[in-house]
Amino acid sequence: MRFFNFHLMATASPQSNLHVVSTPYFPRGNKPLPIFTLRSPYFRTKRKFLNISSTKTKQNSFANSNSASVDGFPSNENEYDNNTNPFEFFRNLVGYIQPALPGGSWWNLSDARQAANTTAKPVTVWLALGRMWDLIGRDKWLVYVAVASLVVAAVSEISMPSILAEAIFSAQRGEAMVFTNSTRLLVLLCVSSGIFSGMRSGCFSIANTTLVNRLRETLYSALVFQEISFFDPEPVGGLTSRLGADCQRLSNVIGNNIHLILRNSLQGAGAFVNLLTLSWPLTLSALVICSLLSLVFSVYGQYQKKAAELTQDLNACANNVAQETLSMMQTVRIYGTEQKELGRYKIWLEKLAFIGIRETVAYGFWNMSFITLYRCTQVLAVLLGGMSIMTGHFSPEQLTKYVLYCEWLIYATWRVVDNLSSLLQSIGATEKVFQLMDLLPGNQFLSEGIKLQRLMGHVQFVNVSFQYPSRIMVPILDHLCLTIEANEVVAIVGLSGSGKSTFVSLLLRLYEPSNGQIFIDGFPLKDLDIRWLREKIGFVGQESHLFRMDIKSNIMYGCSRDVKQEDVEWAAKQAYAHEFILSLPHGYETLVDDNLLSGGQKQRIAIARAILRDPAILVLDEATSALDSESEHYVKGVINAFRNDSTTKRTVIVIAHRLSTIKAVDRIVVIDNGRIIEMGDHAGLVRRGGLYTQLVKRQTESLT
Ligand SMILES: Nc1ncnc2c1ncn2[C@@H]1O[C@H](COP(=O)(O)OP(=O)(O)OP(=O)(O)O)[C@@H](O)[C@H]1O
Repeated sequence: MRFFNFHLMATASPQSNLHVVSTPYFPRGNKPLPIFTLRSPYFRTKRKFLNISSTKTKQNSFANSNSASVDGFPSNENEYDNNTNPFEFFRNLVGYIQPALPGGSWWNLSDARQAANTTAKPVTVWLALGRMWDLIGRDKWLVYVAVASLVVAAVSEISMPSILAEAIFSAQRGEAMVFTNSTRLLVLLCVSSGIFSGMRSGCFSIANTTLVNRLRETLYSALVFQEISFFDPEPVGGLTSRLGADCQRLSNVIGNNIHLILRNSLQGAGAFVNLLTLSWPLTLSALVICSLLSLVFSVYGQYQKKAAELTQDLNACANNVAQETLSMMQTVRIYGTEQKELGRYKIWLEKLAFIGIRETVAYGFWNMSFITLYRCTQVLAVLLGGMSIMTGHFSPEQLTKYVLYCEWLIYATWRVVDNLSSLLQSIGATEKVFQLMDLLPGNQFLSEGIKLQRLMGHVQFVNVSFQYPSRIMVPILDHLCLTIEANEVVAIVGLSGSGKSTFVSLLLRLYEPSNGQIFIDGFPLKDLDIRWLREKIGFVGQESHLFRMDIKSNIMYGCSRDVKQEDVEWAAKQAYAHEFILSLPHGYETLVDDNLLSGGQKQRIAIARAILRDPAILVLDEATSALDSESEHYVKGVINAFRNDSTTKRTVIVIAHRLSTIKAVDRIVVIDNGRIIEMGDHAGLVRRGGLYTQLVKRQTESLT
């Protein structure tokens, strides 16, 4: 256990006694806290304590690594012998224990808070409950039925102790009539409490499942409609953790917490009324204990809430590391970084343990307070009740009822506060969930833009500048002006990082330009209906990804028009994917995912997907990079077909590093540092002797 590096030392001789000294491991800045059992004479204990602690302090480079002493204790043994004041020793001892006392630095969670980088605004219980109530929506009836059943079951249960005592004492007195009626009533109460408890649990569980589903659905729909820039700094693992663990945590709220709080509140109130009818001074004594319990809880509950919120955030961070590592397992294996990745994951696990230990110790304190107070009630009840019997103010039957109801009251108080604590934890866990759910969809989804009758494919960038929101100080495109005519085949080339893919991202409106305007067929891009426009653009990205579905569905992915098997096969033939698809075990029905096909095969499927849409604008962003030379040759054929065949003519924008692919295009645009520096056809640009010539030379040299 990292937080408590217990350091034990025992001397064998019976006279020497056992010294047990523990030096807990403390995070940055916190004082080490020695906890020890002392059975030896004062000085010997102190010396051993110091020796042991100082060694450990050095070993673990704790707070004061340069000294052989621990804060407040002299390092030199002579000093000990001179300093024989036991009060001084105890003062120092208290100084060590103090951090672990309520409010001490040991309980401070700010280290972990910093690591988790929590930004969510706190959510109050009422606000969270209100949101959940809204989410249950049309299924509120389930909650009504559950609450009604809960009331009947709780009243049945709380009536039983009184009738039970009545039955026992009527039997003792030989009152057969009263006894029969009481037992009949008991049977009735047993049946009704059983039936209604079942209904209560069932309805609350269904309401809970419904709530968690809606929560996930709402959160997911909030996420998928965010601008692409939202996802740049937001790690995927963190988001999936919000969708999974955080939403699941809420299942406690309705499924457990709320119903147990309601049920026990009712039972506690019932017990309280019954107690009042028996004796109000005795009831007051029970109430004092309940108030003490509530007081302890209010401190503990707040701490638990903070800890739960942090646990969720740290879980998200751990999840993020795991997701990253597992999705890049090949890279990890090739570079042999398994241990390093394990270390990265362990950092978060240790932070989770840091919180977990404090949560558990806090729970221990809370439980200790509860059990002590609970037992006190019983003792107090017997003591006060017994005295009342002796003075003739109370009958044994009343005392029995009193003891039973006292137990109910204190038990109900415990369940209420315990579930309230769990409720606070769940609410703490949902703060980030609610924050994400409140995100408005990206601007482009909020308004319906113009849908043209037909898209010609004329593209114009006017003075477009752009920086990525995550790197606002780095200009990527700089006052870029470019007009691409309808049906023109244009290639964009340039050095790596010059802004070619960014150009395409702006055309697809994945990001908005910081300056200037983009026009499509003469209409500002931001005035057009973006979904409609994207349907008219075929895009093949640098890395092609496949969804876990069959090949046919992958090719048809996102295609809004009605397509038949022949259309799918035609598109696959155009992309030279038909042959290899037929060689797969189930042809077009073969189930694939991102890992089952080669890079070139995935890219050919992506090209088929783009072609099937019959797009007015086809964008190939380095689509040939993962293709073999033969396929590349055929894809060049596809580009040429689009260029030359009047029936399939369309605007084609190719971003290619392999300059051989683009020799035959209408125009080549050379970009450098976000600016257009050259433009023309292959022969003209080569004659110019600029950057394009250099690029061609480099490629020719690398091939020879
Ligand atoms: N999402 C992003 N957030 C921040 N910066 C980015 C992002 N995507 C790209 N960049 C930066 O923008 C610059 C241009 O990138 P871009 O992908 O457009 O270049 P490119 O010319 O397509 O390069 P390559 O030929 O290597 O694909 C690079 O410096 C890159 O680091």
